Amino acid sequence: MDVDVGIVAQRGNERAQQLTEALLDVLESDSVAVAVDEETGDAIDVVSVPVTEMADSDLVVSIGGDGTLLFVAREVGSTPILGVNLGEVGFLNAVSPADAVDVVTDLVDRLRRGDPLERRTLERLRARGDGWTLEPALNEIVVHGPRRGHGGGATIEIRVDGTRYADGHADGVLVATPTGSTAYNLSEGGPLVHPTADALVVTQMAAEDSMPPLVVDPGAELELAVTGAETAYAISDGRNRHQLESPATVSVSLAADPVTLVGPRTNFFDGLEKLE
Ligand SMILES: NC(=O)c1ccc[n+]([C@@H]2O[C@H](COP(=O)([O-])OP(=O)(O)OC[C@H]3O[C@@H](n4cnc5c(N)ncnc54)[C@H](O)[C@@H]3O)[C@@H](O)[C@H]2O)c1
Ligand SMILES: Nc1ncnc2c1ncn2[C@@H]1O[C@H](COP(=O)(O)OP(=O)(O)OP(=O)(O)O)[C@@H](O)[C@H]1O
Repeated sequence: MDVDVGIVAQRGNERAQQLTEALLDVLESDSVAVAVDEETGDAIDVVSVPVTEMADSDLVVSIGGDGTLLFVAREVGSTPILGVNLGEVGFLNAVSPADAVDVVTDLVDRLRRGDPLERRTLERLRARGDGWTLEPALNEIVVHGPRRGHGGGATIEIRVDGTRYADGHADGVLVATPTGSTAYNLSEGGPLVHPTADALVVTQMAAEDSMPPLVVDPGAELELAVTGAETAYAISDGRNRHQLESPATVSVSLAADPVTLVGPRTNFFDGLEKLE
């Protein structure tokens, strides 16, 4: 079958741009249709497309750090993504730049032959309120007061399937997926979730009278009810935010469209060493 590949390289990163050129050379000489993101296309002077249009590709290669992969996932939804690590942490990106050409050509050969790719499905979270919805989060949904730190939090009641778990003043509360358990959740004292476990984590951020982080079933209906703050925010993966007028209730549940990763897996326990 014909194979379409999208490549997104971290903005302004010359190594990512050079790797894009190397992939373009190999793939185009093998008659593979390749689309490059607009920022990278301008930098290396090739034709480009908006990243959203790569949602129709068979494979999207994300070259950069975790932030770049989160960005690609936001734009292409459930389209298969391969993460190549050029970031400082790169927890979500399993492939080293040196292996990228081999791994991509192997995946393209399999797609051509119609062989199924091994896919890993990463659940996402959807936050919604009265008349608004955030983009799905691969890491976490955060609800926090006007700012972090002294004088900045809010009173946030946490409800699980309609029943109150915790209530009180905190900088904020976050709901993390297993993927996001190693990110903001970990800095706020939440537990690591092994990638094969089906669970969500609810963690208070600097609460005055704290309750332990709570692990819930992924099917749980979570509500974060905000009072006692002039303004507050609901934020998806640190980038997509909605301003709340207190009192406000944010509902968090699994999104319908998970992210699909392909290619080699990262070793979760080895990856933890990068976080220190
Ligand atoms: N105090 C904190 O730990 C803190 C604060 C703000 C945001 N964040 C995280 O940053 C994410 C947004 O990423 P960004 O790159 O756009 O912003 P960013 O550049 O500020 O990234 C923050 C750091 O989080 C790391 N990271 C992101 N996702 C990860 C994951 N699943 N596991 C391990 N490390 C991960 C990144 O590599 C980077 O080092 C948010 O979803 C949130 O989890 C963390
Ligand atoms: N090709 C691109 N086109 C448009 N925006 C991009 C592109 N690459 C990166 N970005 C923007 O930059 C953000 C992520 O890059 P960021 O500088 O945070 O680096 P990173 O991938 O997390 O790597 P590092 O680990 O080195 O910080 C994305 O959320 C997105 O907004």
